[in-house]
Amino acid sequence: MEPKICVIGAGVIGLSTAVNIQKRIPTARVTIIAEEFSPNLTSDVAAGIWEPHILGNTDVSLQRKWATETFEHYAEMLMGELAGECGIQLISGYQLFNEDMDVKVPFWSDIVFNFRILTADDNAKKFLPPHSSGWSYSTILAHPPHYMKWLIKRFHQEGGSMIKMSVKNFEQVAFPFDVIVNCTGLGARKLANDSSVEPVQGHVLKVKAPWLTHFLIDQTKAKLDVRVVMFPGVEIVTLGGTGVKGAWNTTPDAEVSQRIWRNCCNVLPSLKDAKVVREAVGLRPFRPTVRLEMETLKSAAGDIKVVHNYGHGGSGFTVQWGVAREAAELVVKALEHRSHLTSKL
Ligand SMILES: Cc1cc2nc3c(=O)[nH]c(=O)nc-3n(C[C@H](O)[C@H](O)[C@H](O)COP(=O)(O)OP(=O)(O)OC[C@H]3O[C@@H](n4cnc5c(N)ncnc54)[C@H](O)[C@@H]3O)c2cc1C
Repeated sequence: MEPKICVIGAGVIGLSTAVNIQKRIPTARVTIIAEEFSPNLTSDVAAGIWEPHILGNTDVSLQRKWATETFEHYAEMLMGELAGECGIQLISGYQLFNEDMDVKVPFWSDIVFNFRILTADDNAKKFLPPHSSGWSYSTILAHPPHYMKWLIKRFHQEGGSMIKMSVKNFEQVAFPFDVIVNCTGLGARKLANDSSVEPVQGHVLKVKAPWLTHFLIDQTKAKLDVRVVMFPGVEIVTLGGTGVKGAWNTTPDAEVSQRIWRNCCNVLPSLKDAKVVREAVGLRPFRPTVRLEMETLKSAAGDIKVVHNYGHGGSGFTVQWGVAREAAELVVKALEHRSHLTSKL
């Protein structure tokens, strides 16, 4: 019999997980259930740049594996004919620091293209005065509106279906599915009763500035929960931004927008001519460790197999393909476990 799998959540993690389950188990009938769909999600607010942040206490070798697999997936798409449709683009730029920052070569320096350390004698000081050091490299950006659309299209082409619904508990959707996959991001706080998932609020501006072709990450204000960032995507540049732990509000704040605007114009004055298309606030689903594991829940109707895949903080687009592949393997294991139990009966 064809396995029936339910994925809860339609952000980049849920969509990518659903597509990878279809790839790994071609006979599976996959349904996505979500309270909200693109373009109203945190995943739609993201810039979509591949740029790892340390994900709390999650094993760095695991993070490296997920991030590498995701980078390789993007790189393959970049060379293919769908790159334009999927919003995948190669992007070069700079990450800059000042002298009181303790800067170590990042664990991902050998994954991106042309990673190079800039020093005071090199470009960093000449490039932008208060900075003493920096990195230059080329990475890949998956522009969220295009990339999410492509994932949805691919999911439907492979026979997947979608239901709009808020899930109160796993029992509610357990029948008729063999395995449930929980990709609810911040929603896991309630659904999986997991108070360790917390929002890290991110406020950004989406502007039209087609003359901006390089990304810039200015880390010098990072201690104040503000980084000056500029990420040119497809036609739209994301300017940021904030990272406020524990803040739940998703309404843009005019004062914060002004501050982002001023900070970015200070670094790159030509931005004063950019047209603001959208002010947006998203809540990064932060968790001390990413939750990627299988759980068996007991219910009156029998065991419920749940594979959890949530808590990717500010790195969802950086690790999505790698974690989705691993979640698909966990679904295979959960199905084997089930068939083993059924064959025993
Ligand atoms: C300003 C900003 C910029 C960012 N930039 C980047 C970047 O450049 N690169 C990068 O790698 N990452 C970036 N991120 C992080 C990235 O956006 C997140 O890691 C990622 O979007 C998380 O995806 P998700 O699918 O887990 O969550 P979401 O996109 O929030 O999706 C969660 C899904 O679960 C559903 N759901 C929740 N609860 C329930 C329920 N009870 N019942 C049914 N459905 C439910 C929701 O409706 C939704 O469909 C950024 C984040 C922000 C805020």
